[in-house]
Amino acid sequence: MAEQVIVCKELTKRFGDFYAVNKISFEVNKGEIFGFLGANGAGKTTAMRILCGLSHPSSGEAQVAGYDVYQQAESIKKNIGYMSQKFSLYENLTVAENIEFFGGVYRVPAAEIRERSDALLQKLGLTGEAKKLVGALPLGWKQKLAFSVAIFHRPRIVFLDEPTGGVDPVTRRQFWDMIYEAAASGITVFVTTHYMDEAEYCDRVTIMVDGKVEALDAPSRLKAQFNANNMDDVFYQLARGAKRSGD
Ligand SMILES: Nc1ncnc2c1ncn2[C@@H]1O[C@H](COP(=O)(O)OP(=O)(O)OP(=O)(O)O)[C@@H](O)[C@H]1O
Repeated sequence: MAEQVIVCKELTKRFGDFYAVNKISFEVNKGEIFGFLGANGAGKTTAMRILCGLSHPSSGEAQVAGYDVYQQAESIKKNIGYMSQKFSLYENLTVAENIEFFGGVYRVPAAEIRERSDALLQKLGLTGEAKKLVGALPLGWKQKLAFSVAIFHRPRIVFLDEPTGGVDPVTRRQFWDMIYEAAASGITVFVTTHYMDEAEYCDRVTIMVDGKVEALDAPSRLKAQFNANNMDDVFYQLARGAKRSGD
């Protein structure tokens, strides 16, 4: 049986009497690319924050990388990487300084940071840009660099919160090549996205509606189940009944 690196059972987060996340249950396997979809306000960010050890659930269970979200949040943080569209790199530090900073935060030894950052810069084709401020890079490059930095310490799981927002389909596709490579090396990828072409690239996809998991399966099986041509159609069938609207 595949090793399960995320397990949640009836995980719930309540704000007053509002259930932002309502009894969600699923397991994610090692090396899997797990898509986490839902309309605005469905509860994705709230659930992801719990799984990253940043917020306590109101009830239910969750283990991430074998650690309990209630008791072992610090161990979870050491074993994951995180990248979001809103925050990932320091724009006023150079490319090299960002790698050094985040490597240091994740306790990668200094000699290893130096050695691996050269290799990374080469791989990304950014060797000539190492001393440039990140703020001066095109968005697609920032995202690729942010992803590389999020997995620099070789975490067991990387959480990506809308990592490719705002870039063209070709750049998104290149970004996904990096995701595949990470997954092939054994890093589990947990990713939220609003792009349905990206949903097709995931091994399995969860669709959340109003705090609940309404569907969870491989994209091909979801399409068959909903008699749909594409994930856009599956998503629309599920999300059109949502009571929560976008913010
Ligand atoms: N601290 C909080 N207090 C009260 N309500 C909250 C809090 N955080 C989130 N919510 C509410 O919980 C619901 C789920 O929000 P969440 O941000 O998890 O959704 P999301 O699926 O990530 O949406 P988006 O795609 O817009 O990021 C929303 O209705 C939001 O207003």
